[in-house]
Amino acid sequence: MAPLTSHHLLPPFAEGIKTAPLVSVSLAKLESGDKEASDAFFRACRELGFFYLDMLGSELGEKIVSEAEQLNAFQKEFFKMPYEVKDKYGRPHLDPFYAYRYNDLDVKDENGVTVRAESYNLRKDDIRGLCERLACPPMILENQELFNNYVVHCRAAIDCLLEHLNTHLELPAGTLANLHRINERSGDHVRLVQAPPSTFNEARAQRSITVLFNWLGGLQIRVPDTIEWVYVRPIPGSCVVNLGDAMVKFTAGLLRSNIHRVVPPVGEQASEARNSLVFFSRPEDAVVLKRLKGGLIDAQPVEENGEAPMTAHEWIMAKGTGQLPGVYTKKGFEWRENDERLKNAPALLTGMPKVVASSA
Ligand SMILES: O=C(O)CCC(=O)C(=O)O
Ligand SMILES: [Fe+2]
Repeated sequence: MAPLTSHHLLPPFAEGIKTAPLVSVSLAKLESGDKEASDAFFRACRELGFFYLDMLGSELGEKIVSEAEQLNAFQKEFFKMPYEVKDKYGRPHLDPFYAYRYNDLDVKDENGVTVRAESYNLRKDDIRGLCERLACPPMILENQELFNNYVVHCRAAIDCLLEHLNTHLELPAGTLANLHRINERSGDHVRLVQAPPSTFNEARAQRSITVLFNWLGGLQIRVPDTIEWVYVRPIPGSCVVNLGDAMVKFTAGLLRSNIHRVVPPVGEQASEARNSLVFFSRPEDAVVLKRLKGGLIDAQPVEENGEAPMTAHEWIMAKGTGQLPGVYTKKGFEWRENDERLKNAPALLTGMPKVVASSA
């Protein structure tokens, strides 16, 4: 039988580098309500906010692994498209966040063209038909079923995690599930990522729970209470789950979101382009990011920081775009008419959402 994963086709993860001692939690065991697995999971969420979720032995988990492999093969083809084609679907003219994005690197290819680290954020609401669909490359539309299955399955696994968290936090039944309903508008999205061999840094963004598939090393987490960075070794058949800042806010700091970053893979892997596949789950757009009431959270100290609470949607745009170059209205995000970045945007495709183009 063909192996489910493709890690063995790539150079091996470097030996002799310091790796993060992430706990491995079995999805199959969580699904069956295994107490020991559930306790280990909750401990990992409190202590590190990072763990491996072993997908093998779970019907759902193995579907996710197989779809992640298919999406990885897909993204390698996707990023081969010429820059100017991908730019049509880029930010800022398409969307400030759910679009093709890139950073120019200090490297030129054989034709003297500056090489990019690239990503593409595809929102769950587009995939699920919950909003008017943003223009996107035909290749993505042709793989609609795969993207939809991936979203549905990742969400099912995340719902299982939320259920266990809800129980451990002693919250009223369904509290966390009700903040993350798949068919309500939210910032959930699939992110395709590709970095050529080079120096690459990914800033941390805001979320509830992230399901991450890696094929090469390069992901690092910071050891709590130190300044030391350690590598996360990709494990075939497991994804890396990490809790986001929204869970920290909801639980008044009871759960942990750990700082992480991406650096170029080392050793034999250093000469490879690095792809990763991330599913970001976020609270529904309308959810206000503040501490929840009930259970263990009520025993957490109260901290007044004077910040006005934001909704999940406001938060995404503020964080995801760096500096918010527009305003939020009832209609959603609107650009400031004189935003400099609109000047150089490629011609708008028909069918794209209307943005206010700069006339200056
Ligand atoms: O590429 C990775 O391994 C991690 C990506 C990540 O953390 C992110 O996109 O936020
Ligand atoms: Fe991240």
